[in-house]
Amino acid sequence: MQTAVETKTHKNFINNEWVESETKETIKSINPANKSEIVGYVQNSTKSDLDKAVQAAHQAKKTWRKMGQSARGQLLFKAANILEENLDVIAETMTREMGKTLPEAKGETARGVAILRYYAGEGMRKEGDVIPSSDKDALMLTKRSPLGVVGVITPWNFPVAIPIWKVAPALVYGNTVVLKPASEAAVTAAKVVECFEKAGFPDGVVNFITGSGSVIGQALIEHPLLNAITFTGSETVGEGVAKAAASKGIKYQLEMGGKNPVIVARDAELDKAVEAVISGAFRSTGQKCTATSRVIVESEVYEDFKEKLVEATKKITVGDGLAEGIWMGPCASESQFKTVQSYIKKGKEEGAVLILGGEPLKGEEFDRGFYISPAIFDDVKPDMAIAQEEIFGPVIGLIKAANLENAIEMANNTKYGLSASIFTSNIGALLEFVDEIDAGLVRVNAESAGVELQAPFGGMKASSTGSREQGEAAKEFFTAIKTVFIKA
Ligand SMILES: NC(=O)C1=CN([C@@H]2O[C@H](COP(=O)(O)OP(=O)(O)OC[C@H]3O[C@@H](n4cnc5c(N)ncnc54)[C@H](OP(=O)(O)O)[C@@H]3O)[C@@H](O)[C@H]2O)C=CC1
Ligand SMILES: O=C(O)CCC(=O)C(=O)O
Repeated sequence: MQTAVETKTHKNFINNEWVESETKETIKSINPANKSEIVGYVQNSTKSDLDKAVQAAHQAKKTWRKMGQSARGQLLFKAANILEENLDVIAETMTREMGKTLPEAKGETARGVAILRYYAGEGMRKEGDVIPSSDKDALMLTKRSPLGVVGVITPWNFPVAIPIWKVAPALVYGNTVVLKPASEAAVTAAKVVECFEKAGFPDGVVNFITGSGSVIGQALIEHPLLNAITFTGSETVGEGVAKAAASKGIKYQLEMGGKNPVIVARDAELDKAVEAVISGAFRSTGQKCTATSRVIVESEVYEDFKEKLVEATKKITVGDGLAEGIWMGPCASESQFKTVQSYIKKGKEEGAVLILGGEPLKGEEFDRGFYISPAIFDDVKPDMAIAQEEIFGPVIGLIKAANLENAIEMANNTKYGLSASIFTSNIGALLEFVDEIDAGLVRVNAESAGVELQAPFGGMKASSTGSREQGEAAKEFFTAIKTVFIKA
């Protein structure tokens, strides 16, 4: 099963140098599949370390902007190639650090390579538009300008893809960055930053600092030299990010939770719907903001669908994500493990019926990790906590709907609006769904998770702040438009 990955202490990367925190203290990162195994150490940094990182990014921003979009893109191509060369080691580190299975980790790392290449290509695309002026002798155009120093705060559930889909567009459009990754997955993030280092970015353009969110993350969002902040994580922290950014008048972007529904209509192909619900709900142990957590089924097919779903879920193999044949890994941390168990308890107390799973797994291999079996609740009512709150674990709530209208109404009845999906063969039903659903990602006959790097990504309501990430949409956040009017 093991292992090309060396256990070492990773430093902060500030002004193109790997440096220790002034505390000389480190934080250990453990394997959720085997909590006695240490994956690596990262720096337990201070506000003063953070200040050096932001100062470095601030000093670098003019030269980086002046280098030009095309040359910046070339450096991203180099970083992509280096990440690709290191794909196996980085993917294995990810599996060991946050538990997702190795095939998923490899897929995510390959996605990181593709994202880098996509934004590298932006280096050769347009920076603005020419707009006709009402003055026939004038030239009027828009020009995109970078924002300056961008703070990037990322979660542990996609430790390669999310940092890259924020950092790559920030860089190509001319910003410098300070990346503060989630502590749970900071070793993996450090290995991604090593690829940027090897690509040869100028001093101070890419900075990386680890430490507790409440100290380093907080100091980053409050730093006076910060020009913008992009964040993915919990709503509670997101709210603080928004307040700090608004009080300084800087641009901010938040991607937070989801409570993503799948509607199974009476005319759905049930086998396809079952396959998609399982993949959407249980891959990555349900720890995706796009994960399926509510399955709203029209009453005519409810019992058939439930039976098929339970039978298919029983086949899921749970274990160490590095082992052959394992389909679902452990929860990423003890705290996630406990949260999932607390929701299982809450669901039962609320009167939902746990018809499968939801048990911590027992036995020698399982006792050393944070393993739980995939859970299905029957008879879930739309107002229960398990139908309203983001669990971020392998838990499905089945909800019965009288008809499509009732299903869409229940699907919309949460504060979130990230992703939503319908299984139907009726074109009228799918068109109604596309129009009426409150979600940033609308999926038909496909699972709720599944993000394509070239398309806009983000949600409605409490899931995001309205801006979109990835694809061309990233340009809107990471640049400011100057309208230029030129007259001879
Ligand atoms: N939308 C999504 O993809 C995600 C949603 N979540 C949701 O959030 C829940 C909790 O997960 P958790 O990891 O604790 O998420 P957090 O929101 O706490 O963490 C996300 C990032 O924010 C940092 N952070 C923490 N506190 C602060 C702060 N005061 N100021 C600035 N940055 C801060 C974290 O650092 P550090 O790791 O050092 O604390 C991490 O880098 C999950 O159960 C899930 O429901 C979580 C992750 C991703
Ligand atoms: O589903 C995906 O690929 C991305 C999901 C995501 O952004 C997240 O869970 O934070």
